[in-house]
Amino acid sequence: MTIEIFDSGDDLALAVSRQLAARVHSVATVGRTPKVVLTGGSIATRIYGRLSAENADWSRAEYWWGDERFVPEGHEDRNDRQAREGFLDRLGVPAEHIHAMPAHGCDLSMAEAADQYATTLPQDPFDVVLLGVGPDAHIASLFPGHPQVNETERLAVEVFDSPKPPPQRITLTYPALNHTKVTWFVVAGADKADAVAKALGGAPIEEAPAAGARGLEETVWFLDTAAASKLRR
Ligand SMILES: O=C(O)[C@H](O)[C@@H](O)[C@H](O)[C@H](O)COP(=O)(O)O
Repeated sequence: MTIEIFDSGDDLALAVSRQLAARVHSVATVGRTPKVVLTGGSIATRIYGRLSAENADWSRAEYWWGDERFVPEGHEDRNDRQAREGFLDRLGVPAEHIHAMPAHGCDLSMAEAADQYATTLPQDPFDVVLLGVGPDAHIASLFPGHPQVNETERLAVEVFDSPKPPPQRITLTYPALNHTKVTWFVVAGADKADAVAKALGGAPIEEAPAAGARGLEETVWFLDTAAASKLRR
């Protein structure tokens, strides 16, 4: 597990964009299709905005989401709209490589939509899962104290009462999020400092316990100094 700390959210976003490009390129170079799980949230917007400046096989990769707001397709709250506008459309990623979660107005219930999305997930592990972190330490739409955190069978589930608006969401569960070779937490802002300290045990950075999923090639915490401010030095 690695912790990288940056002076600002912009520096963090630049670093993540460059490392994501390198990750996608390294996988494509060995003839595989890079499999990327994208996140929503504000730091993601800053990351996506920088990807078009990075040379990588973006259109060879396939993209899923860790969670999505169950609002109509194209709604400004949609995480897939954020990524399409940020880089997917601009870089000509083929539609069949973009695995957006079902939207409100589809002819499925939220539970059916979650189960349908689970069928789109690859058998092989993802190559990288990007995750923002909320002030309450939620990732994707897995909120502390909510039952979805404890799901061990279903790969995607419905959320009706997200504390973070909008309330209705679809989210991957830990079994799905952990099915990856690499997990990158991307966290900026002083409002995340408590969550980061809780996740990393508040231990001194060099002693922080291995956080996140087991059996990973790599878990990296990309933090700005504000989000890292409660980690003991
Ligand atoms: O759909 C969502 O809202 C996100 O997936 C969510 O998990 C987000 O990543 C965190 O809430 C951090 O968001 P910020 O980066 O905006 O703080």
